[in-house]
Amino acid sequence: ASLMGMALFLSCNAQQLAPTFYSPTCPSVTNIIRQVLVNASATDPRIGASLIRLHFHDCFVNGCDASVLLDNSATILSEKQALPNNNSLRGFEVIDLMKSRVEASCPGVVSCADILTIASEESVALAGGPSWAVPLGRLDSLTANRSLANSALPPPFFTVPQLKAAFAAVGLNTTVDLVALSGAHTFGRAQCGGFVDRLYNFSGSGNPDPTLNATYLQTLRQLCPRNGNASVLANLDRATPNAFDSRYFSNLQTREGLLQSDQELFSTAGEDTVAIVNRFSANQTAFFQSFVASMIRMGNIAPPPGSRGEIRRNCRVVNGASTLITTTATDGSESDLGYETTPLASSI
Ligand code: HEM
Ligand SMILES: [Ca+2]
Repeated sequence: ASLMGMALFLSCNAQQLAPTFYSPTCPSVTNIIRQVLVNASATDPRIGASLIRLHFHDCFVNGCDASVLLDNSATILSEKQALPNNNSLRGFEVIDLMKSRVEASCPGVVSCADILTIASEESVALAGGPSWAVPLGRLDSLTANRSLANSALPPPFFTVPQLKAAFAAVGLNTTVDLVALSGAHTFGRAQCGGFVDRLYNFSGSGNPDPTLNATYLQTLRQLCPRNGNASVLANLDRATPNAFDSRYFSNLQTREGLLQSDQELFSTAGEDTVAIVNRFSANQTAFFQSFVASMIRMGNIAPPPGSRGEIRRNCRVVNGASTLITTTATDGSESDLGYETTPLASSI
């Protein structure tokens, strides 16, 4: 392929996602991922929630390109160590296992970014939520961006206008996408450190968050004492902590949302998010339909124009010089699969 052809392929990548992308090259990819997920869930019922959060934290930082999976190296300042991620993101070993099983069946064709996306859908389905055909064909990044991870990922104390700004910044809808995707907090856990201010000293007031249900406040204070261990875990959905359902939204109506960013979707007077919370609480089918559409929109967030990508062999590291030599040797120029040619490779 010509260099011009490759540039077109890469810059149009996001628009070419298709559920059938791997049908010719890796038809069993979803089954392989599901099997690893089911096995991991048997000993770790939280893993599905952790995997969908990885996908979210991937997509909000320069698009869904598995940048979140890269480890620190001489050239990579990892996103893993960004504030919203450090000591919080989990599931990397399960992604590694999915990748190695996929590589064993279909070497070199499935991106880590697509594995994260499929794992998210399978996690939702396994927990009782909807299943859907996942658009595929992403490439893995050659870089990570820690400072963008620090600024683009919304913290749990954000207000609705701040949450809306964070969603708008990545091109998502600030009402339906915000509320539907927040519904992922229907499962998984959060550490006391992320909400303890609500229990004792909300916004520096010296008092608890007035939107917090009084009984729930007492429960949470027992779990998270003042100056206690900030890494103790609470269920994001106190009603059905491991099930993907609409209880998250009815919790908000009874002022039992765990994070400030959850509760404010319902408790901020005059915001258009309130009506959506009420609709999803009353109609789980409506929630599921919107959730699927919003997940597909989030999964479509593309890397910046001109970004180059590759199919990583190991989700934690870019392929590097050995792959570059191979792909350069094939046709004497750059590969038409989108592999990078670095200055290092050109000098070799
Ligand atoms: C709207 C803005 C959001 C904020 C402020 C937010 C914040 C958080 C925080 C603080 C935690 C707990 C982390 C910890 O204590 O270690 C968490 C967990 C989680 N988040 Fe979000 N989140 C948001 C949106 C989303 C979205 C869009 C998704 C997925 C579509 C998502 C899925 C999850 C899941 C499943 C967990 C539990 C993970 C686990 O148990 O390992 N969140 N989130
Ligand atoms: Ca639930």
